[in-house]
Amino acid sequence: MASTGTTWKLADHPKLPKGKIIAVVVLDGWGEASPDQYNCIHVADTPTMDALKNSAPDRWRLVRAHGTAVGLPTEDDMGNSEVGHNALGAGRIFAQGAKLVDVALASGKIYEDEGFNYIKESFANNTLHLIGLMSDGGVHSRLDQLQLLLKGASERGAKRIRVHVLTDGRDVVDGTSVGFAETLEKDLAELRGKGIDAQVASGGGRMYVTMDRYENDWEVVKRGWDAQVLGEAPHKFKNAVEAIKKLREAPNANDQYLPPFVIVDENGKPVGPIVDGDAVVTFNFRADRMTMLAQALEYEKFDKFDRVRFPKIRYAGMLQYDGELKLPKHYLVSPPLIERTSGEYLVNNGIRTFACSETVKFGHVTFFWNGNRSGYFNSELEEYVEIPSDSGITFNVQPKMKALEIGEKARDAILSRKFDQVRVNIPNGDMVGHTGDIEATIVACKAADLAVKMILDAIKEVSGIYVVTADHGNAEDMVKRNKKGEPLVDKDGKVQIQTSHTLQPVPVAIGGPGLATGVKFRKDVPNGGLANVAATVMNLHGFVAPDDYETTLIEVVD
Ligand SMILES: O=C(O)[C@H](O)COP(=O)(O)O
Ligand SMILES: [Mn+2]
Ligand SMILES: [Mn+2]
Repeated sequence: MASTGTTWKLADHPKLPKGKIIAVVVLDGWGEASPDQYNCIHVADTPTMDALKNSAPDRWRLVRAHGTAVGLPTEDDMGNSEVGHNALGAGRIFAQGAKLVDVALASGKIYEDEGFNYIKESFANNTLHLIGLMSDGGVHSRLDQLQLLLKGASERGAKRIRVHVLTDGRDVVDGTSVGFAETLEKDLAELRGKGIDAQVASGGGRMYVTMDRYENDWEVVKRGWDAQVLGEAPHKFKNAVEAIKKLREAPNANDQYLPPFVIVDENGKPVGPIVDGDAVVTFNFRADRMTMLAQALEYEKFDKFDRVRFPKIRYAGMLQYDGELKLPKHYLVSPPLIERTSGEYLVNNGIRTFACSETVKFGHVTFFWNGNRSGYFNSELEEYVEIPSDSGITFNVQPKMKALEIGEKARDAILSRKFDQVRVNIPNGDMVGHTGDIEATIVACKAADLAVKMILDAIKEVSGIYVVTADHGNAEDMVKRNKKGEPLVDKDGKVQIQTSHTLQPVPVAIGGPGLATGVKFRKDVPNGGLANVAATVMNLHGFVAPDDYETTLIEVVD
């Protein structure tokens, strides 16, 4: 792989010892914001995290977790798990998918590269299908990128285009999918005006249709397959706007969980099943929620569900989603090459590593942490444990999720003394925060805090060190706000719930009996971000980070 030729040996830290057991805890979706009733972390009973903040001012600080600090195009881009864990694990800031696609579209290079030329072969006689998240959240995809791709493909010979939309409501406010569909339908109508046969062909809510991750529930992908490929779904409509409006009328309906639908013609026939000879692009740039569909579209041998029909297509991802598996083989934009991650360095320096989360976040502390790479660097020194997540429910129903099980696994790994680093992701603040259910998110934050306590207690027993941080905000702010920071209300006077991540900074806390007395946070890295954490952790393991890593957050005063 890309890392060959690297000198893996890390220099010894001049002042910090080796041999301490270090817990690295990532609270997913746990930012810092002003205390009010919509800050679930503030409202929840979180004595452990409160103590970290209040009892050791030199060992608690905030770092940036959004925008350019994590390789996103602008400071208006909220953080997310992919870019957050990439930065935490890699110790450097890489231009991320969102940015790379922007650049490739702006320069036109996207149309010159292998991926586009590969799918283009189908344009003359077949259909181009575009499948992905219809949103301007910028986490998995962006509508403006889809619009540019539609324009670019049609200008370069695509005569028949079908878009398979997934509605969001998770990275953007619930209900906004109607507006996105209106924009898209208008663009498609314009293309039709130019003689291009362009339509939406199917759709469904992202969490119920297609965008599962880490193989938590293949049924989700199957529902999408049936609509997108087979043209079969329980609901049939004439266009996407009508579909989404109608389906949202059902009690408790929301964008994230809309049922699958297909668009049919005047004879009731689906307008866009995927058939032999067609080209397909999955236009999400982010990997975790696209790899399952990518497997279904690409793998000849496949046993996750009955595909019924496996069309011979030309398939390309917006990016290659898994560099190790080379999945998919064809892609429009090269993914960021994130090599020489801290995990790989530390393992090569003998650090025995344990990583754990539940299914819905498992790849975050493994795949994303290791630079979008699946598998072990050295299976003798590493153990990754996945605790099965609940499936088929929304997480406000079980807001404690598997936090305690993760805490127990981490505790046992720490107490076993078999590992030098025990790394976990505790999902609750994020996964429950995304439901927009404030009561449940408060319960979630308390559960996460309890899991942290279990881990810190174990660290105490082995005289170890802890680093507690987060990947981006979510649970600390559950409402949309105006520029003055006041909650926005809708036309019925109800506060506008925010299901998405935030732009808030996140905490980093260090401590534990194994932490040398003179260690404290430096004052000269005021703009530190998540990427500064890797060098910090390397120092605590007794090593100096490589020169090109973002600087450490700590100093050792005598
Ligand atoms: O995929 C998701 O669940 C959201 O779009 C982003 O959440 P995450 O970045 O915390 O996974
Ligand atoms: Mn996250
Ligand atoms: Mn999230």
